[in-house]
Amino acid sequence: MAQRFVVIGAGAIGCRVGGALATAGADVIFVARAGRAADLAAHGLAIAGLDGATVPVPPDRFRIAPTASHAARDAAGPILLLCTKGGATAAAAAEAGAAFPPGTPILSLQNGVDNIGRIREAAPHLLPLAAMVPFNVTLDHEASGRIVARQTTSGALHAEDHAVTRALAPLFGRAGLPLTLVADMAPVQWGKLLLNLNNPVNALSGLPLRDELMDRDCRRALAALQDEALAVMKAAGIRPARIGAAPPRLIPTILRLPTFAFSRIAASMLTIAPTARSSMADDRSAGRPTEIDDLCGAVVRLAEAHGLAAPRNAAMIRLVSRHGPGTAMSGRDILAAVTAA
Ligand SMILES: NC(=O)C1=CN([C@@H]2O[C@H](COP(=O)(O)OP(=O)(O)OC[C@H]3O[C@@H](n4cnc5c(N)ncnc54)[C@H](OP(=O)(O)O)[C@@H]3O)[C@@H](O)[C@H]2O)C=CC1
Ligand SMILES: CC(C)(CO)C(=O)C(=O)O
Repeated sequence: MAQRFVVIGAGAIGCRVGGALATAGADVIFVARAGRAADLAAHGLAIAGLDGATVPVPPDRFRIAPTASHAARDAAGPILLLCTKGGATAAAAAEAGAAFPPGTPILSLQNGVDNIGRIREAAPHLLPLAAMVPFNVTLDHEASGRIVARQTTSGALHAEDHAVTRALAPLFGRAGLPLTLVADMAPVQWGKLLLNLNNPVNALSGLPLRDELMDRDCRRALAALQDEALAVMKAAGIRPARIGAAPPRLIPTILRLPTFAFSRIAASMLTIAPTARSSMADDRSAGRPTEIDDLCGAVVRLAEAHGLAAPRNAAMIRLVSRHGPGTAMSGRDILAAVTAA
């Protein structure tokens, strides 16, 4: 019998991962709100990889449910994939907890370091498992109404090593999303968070990721946030894992290089589709709540827990809250605001 998945949150990550699993033969139910549900039902979706090839996932390859409790009526013994933004975790987990039996695994494919704790609190009888998505996904809407979940950067999915994820690994491999299983996800999540400190810089700049990373002042602002986060992690005894090509402690130095040197040394960081933006840029331009508290907020809280301060990350939180959608800041202004703190 096909492995069942209930994808909670049919956004960029939910569609990319759920769509890939459906094409690999899994039984996938998307829990999707009205507008997204209607688009998926009418047109299906498509997933696109780094090679640009687009794989259609027609509507008869998956099911759609308006809520987790509707999905629970249709799906015995599923794995839940939590693909909402961090601010929606508690509500989504509570809904899933009320709908699915004790011990149902719920794999968090979210950024930040707080989602497993939120799931435990909201749904104590589910089995939360941490995962990490290293790559960027954008959602494009074709003129036909079909949604394309486009992976624009590379990297392997990571997940907590557990009997459940071990059993899933071959299916994820067949879906083109090989799972790297690790005993301790905390260093992986903190390593990813270091990279995600670029999300607010990217969102405020109004630029696509590649253009933003080609702006030395934007890179310096990111390096300043990372230096502070690395110092706080060191004080807390956290050794962030290497996620991309460079070890975490070298990244700020590489970011500060002049652009001609950076673009040679960090070529892999710049291998991004030209229009790709961070997930926070999407939220900011749509006027939705951002994950700033999950990212810079986590650094500030970790600092406070160890009797330290993280003024640059705190300044970034204020900056994001003050600058609404439709406003863009230059790299120079972002750098000045972050380093003045
Ligand atoms: N996009 C990316 O490139 C990457 C994202 N991530 C992380 O993955 C997570 C998901 O991000 P992303 O896919 O970009 O987010 P999106 O905003 O694209 O998708 C989230 C979806 O969840 C839906 N949702 C919210 N609450 C519920 C609920 N209770 N039940 C069902 N659906 C719900 C939202 O619907 P609505 O809009 O109606 O609220 C939205 O469609 C985040 O933590 C992000 O940081 C990690 C790596 C890369
Ligand atoms: C992949 C990355 C770092 C940048 O897109 C991301 O996690 C995000 O956009 O949230």
